[in-house]
Amino acid sequence: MSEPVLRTENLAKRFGGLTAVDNLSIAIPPGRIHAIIGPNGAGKTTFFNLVTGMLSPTSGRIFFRGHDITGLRPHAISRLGIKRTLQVKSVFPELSVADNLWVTRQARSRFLNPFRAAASDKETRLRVEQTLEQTGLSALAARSAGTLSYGDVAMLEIGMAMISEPSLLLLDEPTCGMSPAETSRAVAKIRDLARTIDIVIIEHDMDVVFGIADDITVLAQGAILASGNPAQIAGDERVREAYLGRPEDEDFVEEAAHA
Ligand SMILES: Nc1ncnc2c1ncn2[C@@H]1O[C@H](COP(=O)(O)OP(=O)(O)OP(=O)(O)O)[C@@H](O)[C@H]1O
Repeated sequence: MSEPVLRTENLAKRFGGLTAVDNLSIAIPPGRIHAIIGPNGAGKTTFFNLVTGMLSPTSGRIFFRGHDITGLRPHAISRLGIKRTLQVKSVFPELSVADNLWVTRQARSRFLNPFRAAASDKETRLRVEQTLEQTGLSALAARSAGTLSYGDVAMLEIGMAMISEPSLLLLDEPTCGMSPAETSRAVAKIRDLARTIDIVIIEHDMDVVFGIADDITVLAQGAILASGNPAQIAGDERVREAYLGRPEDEDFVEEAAHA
């Protein structure tokens, strides 16, 4: 079996008396889109925060392609090739789409080697162009980010995570707030990206989850409730129960029926 892209061993995070992530042992294989779903408060975002070093675990270990990354600082984890998007969008609204990508890329090169900044301009330009294409934003390159639609801002966020060529991309509810048309465009783009990069996605929209994921892990109260392919998850009684009776998640039952 190939090395998991991400693996945790008894990972736990407690906030005072609250256990947000509860002895989680998960192995995410490479080359697939892995969705993490679960009711509100299940620990999904906390899991991303632990993987990216934004939070330190209370106990347990995290491995990225076999390397123990537990306790590394966020910038060190980012340099190893793990990037994420946040639920709260963080583009620079006054800058153009291309310049948002440019400064994100340049910030990284300058950080890596301040003396190479000028020499890297050409390479940056190329990478910005590639990322505009990958995210479907080429036609909007000159537009101020502050004037974009919500869906385009979300794609720009993905582009800003992609521009430094990570090998693992963590997407936190990428289609949240998008129109149905924007959502299907984003889903197609994320599928394209997954050909060259490993993707783990937290998503509430079950239409997206069942349409995009190769594998799904369901979290509840910080622990794994179920894991499997979309058909297995759709047919899992415990998962249905976890979602039933939650009006905001009614679409799970509906979408699962079509999976
Ligand atoms: N910094 C923090 N301090 C205290 N409690 C926190 C903190 N971050 C998260 N929690 C709590 O940990 C639990 C898990 O939260 P988390 O945001 O990881 O869930 P989630 O599955 O991402 O939820 P949602 O789907 O609503 O985003 C929740 O009860 C939350 O209130």
